[in-house]
Amino acid sequence: MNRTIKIGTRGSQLALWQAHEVQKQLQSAFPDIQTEIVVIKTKGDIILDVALSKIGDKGLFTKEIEQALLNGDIDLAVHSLKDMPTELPDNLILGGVLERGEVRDVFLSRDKRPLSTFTSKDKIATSSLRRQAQLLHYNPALNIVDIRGNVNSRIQKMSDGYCDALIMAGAGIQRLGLEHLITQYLEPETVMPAVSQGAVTIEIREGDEEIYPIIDAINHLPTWYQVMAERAFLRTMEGGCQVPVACFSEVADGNMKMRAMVASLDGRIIVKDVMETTLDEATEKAIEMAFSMLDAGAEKILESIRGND
Ligand SMILES: NCc1[nH]cc(CCC(=O)O)c1CC(=O)O
Repeated sequence: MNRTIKIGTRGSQLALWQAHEVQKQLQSAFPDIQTEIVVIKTKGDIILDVALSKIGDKGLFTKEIEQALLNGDIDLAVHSLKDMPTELPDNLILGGVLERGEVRDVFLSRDKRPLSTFTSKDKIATSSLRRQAQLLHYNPALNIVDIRGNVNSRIQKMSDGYCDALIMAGAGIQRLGLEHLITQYLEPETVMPAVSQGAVTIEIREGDEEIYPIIDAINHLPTWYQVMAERAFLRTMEGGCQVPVACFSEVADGNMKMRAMVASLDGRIIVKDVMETTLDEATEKAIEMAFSMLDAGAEKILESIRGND
């Protein structure tokens, strides 16, 4: 290929880290290929004063980048897969994923006190209904406040006294080299992560025969099986990122174990399930699990949340 492949990304430090990681892997697999990073602003980067759950816009962090991909301004787009709606726009597909990073959420507290010592006097900041619901299930007395902004600005807000603790994705904290700020890793029994958390994906144009094989060559298959099954689960639940749906899957020896949960916003009701499957059947089994959870009460929870808007 004798042209430069343009890699589209948001401009946050985390997004740039992820785009550079894709660039690095492409360059080591195809030393002759030229690549260039193109930074694109999204609505999610511009509107910073409204709670994410209130904007309620799917693809808040992806739409403008996808437009550039469709226009041909870029050749591939790098995203946190967690932020991507389960239905992609026409003519775009996921070309591959990088090996998954840390899947768990982490707890960052100003004076390194663990979650177990927190009371109604402390403020825990998160904009995620999934995190809020599970924290309240763990301890109904906890005081949860909303927060927006990228990882660095949230940490700044905590230092400035806005809150006493933050819950964030461990992957983001590690990628920014901020591991020293982690007070504790939250196990999925306490706070189950979001679908596709910790996975970086590469979105491409459907039928792009030049780019597809290049991306396919760096696709990490065990991660691919995991995230495809997790996204099929989420699609069946019909939950975007702003409903309290969570999933945790582990792959070993060609098999997958998947745990999932749906919670009411106040954390009072939780529906959980677990399944084990071969990788080949993972997506089908994840969909079956979603239907069985919907029957077991998840449908009722999701309906009442949608009715609240
Ligand atoms: N919703 C924002 C977002 N999207 C991806 C990550 C971190 C990286 C990842 O989970 O892949 C984060 C920050 C966070 O949730 O703390």
